[in-house]
Amino acid sequence: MFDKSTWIRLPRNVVVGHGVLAELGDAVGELYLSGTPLVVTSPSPNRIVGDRVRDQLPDSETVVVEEASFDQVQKVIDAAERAEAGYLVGLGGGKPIDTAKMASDELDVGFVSVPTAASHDGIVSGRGSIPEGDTRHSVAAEPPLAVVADTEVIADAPWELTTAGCADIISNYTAVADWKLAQRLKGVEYSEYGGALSQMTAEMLVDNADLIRPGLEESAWIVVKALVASGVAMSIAGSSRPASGAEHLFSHQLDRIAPGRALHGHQVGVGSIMTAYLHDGPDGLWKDIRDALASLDAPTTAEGLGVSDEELLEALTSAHEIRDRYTVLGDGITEKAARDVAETTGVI
Ligand SMILES: NC(=O)C1=CN([C@@H]2O[C@H](COP(=O)(O)OP(=O)(O)OC[C@H]3O[C@@H](n4cnc5c(N)ncnc54)[C@H](OP(=O)(O)O)[C@@H]3O)[C@@H](O)[C@H]2O)C=CC1
Ligand SMILES: O=C(CO)COP(=O)(O)O
Ligand SMILES: [Zn+2]
Repeated sequence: MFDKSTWIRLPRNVVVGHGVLAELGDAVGELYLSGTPLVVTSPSPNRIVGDRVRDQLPDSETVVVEEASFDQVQKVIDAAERAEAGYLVGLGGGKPIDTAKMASDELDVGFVSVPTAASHDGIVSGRGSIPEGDTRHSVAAEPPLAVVADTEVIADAPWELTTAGCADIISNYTAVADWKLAQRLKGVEYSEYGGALSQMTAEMLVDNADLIRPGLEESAWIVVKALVASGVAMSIAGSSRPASGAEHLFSHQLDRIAPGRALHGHQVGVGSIMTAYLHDGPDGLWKDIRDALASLDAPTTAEGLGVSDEELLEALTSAHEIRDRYTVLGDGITEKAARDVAETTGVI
């Protein structure tokens, strides 16, 4: 058996644009998959585009997931076994897509991603995340065989989901800075290609932040392309390092301390403001990150995330405990240092 952990695994067909949902049948047909397609979706995407998807996937079956949990992953596995599913189609935001991704990994069948919201880079990546239990960060999973992202549908999704996707990409700045730091201080393997690609997606988003506006389909297009590139960077690296540093540790810890208050992307965006400051000090990139987030209407403060100052400081001072990933937080920062950075950057 080969050691596939060293392989670069990428989607084969990535179809992004206006009305491309109509091309789903072709994009899947080209993959030579066989067996019953099982559509894994959640209530809103099912209502909005479920029938259009099913029309193109003859004899498909559907399972609706209510939340991202291991129970729901098992529900999908059971439905797939009953239907003798040949492959899974994740239709919706991160909840149904990651549930389908985790179930397809377990079942060892292919998986196709049809995002209806551009809320984070998990919609295209080979990383699976179910925010339950002890492991809040993503784990290795198979990337989708194809991604079909209809910008007409995504542009109609609630605007905050798009701004969360933007913030998840902007946070790549600090993720790459943490990755380089870990290479210098801990000898962590760094990929120049993975790092450069990830950094470029963040730069493009910050440079284009003024063009990203609600109701503009071009905005959805810019964000989805960036999410695809970020997913590719993670595949090149063979880890989430290009897109996940201390700002993600902070967000994962916030998910434990104050679950369900804010979207993943919004949390990592605020984390990124603070960890950029920790990297570069007062004259560094943190203001550019904050201003880009503010111009998108993404949160830049604890209040904007719906968390108290104390909850935010607790997450920042304990974030290093989340996983074995060296970042600018080292083996932890003091409460005073956390308060200083949060106050200086205006986060609290
Ligand atoms: N792999 C990774 O790296 C990561 C994965 N994740 C995963 O993603 C999940 C969160 O993703 P997120 O996208 O925020 O969650 P959801 O899939 O729950 O989507 C967020 C909300 O948007 C709604 N929605 C989706 N598309 C549309 C649309 N086109 N129009 C109107 N409403 C829409 C959903 O409605 P409804 O619920 O009614 O269907 C839901 O209420 C986490 O639980 C985790 O599993 C998170 C971070 C990273
Ligand atoms: O969200 C991610 C990248 O944007 C995945 O990162 P984690 O591995 O920290 O969950
Ligand atoms: Zn993320």
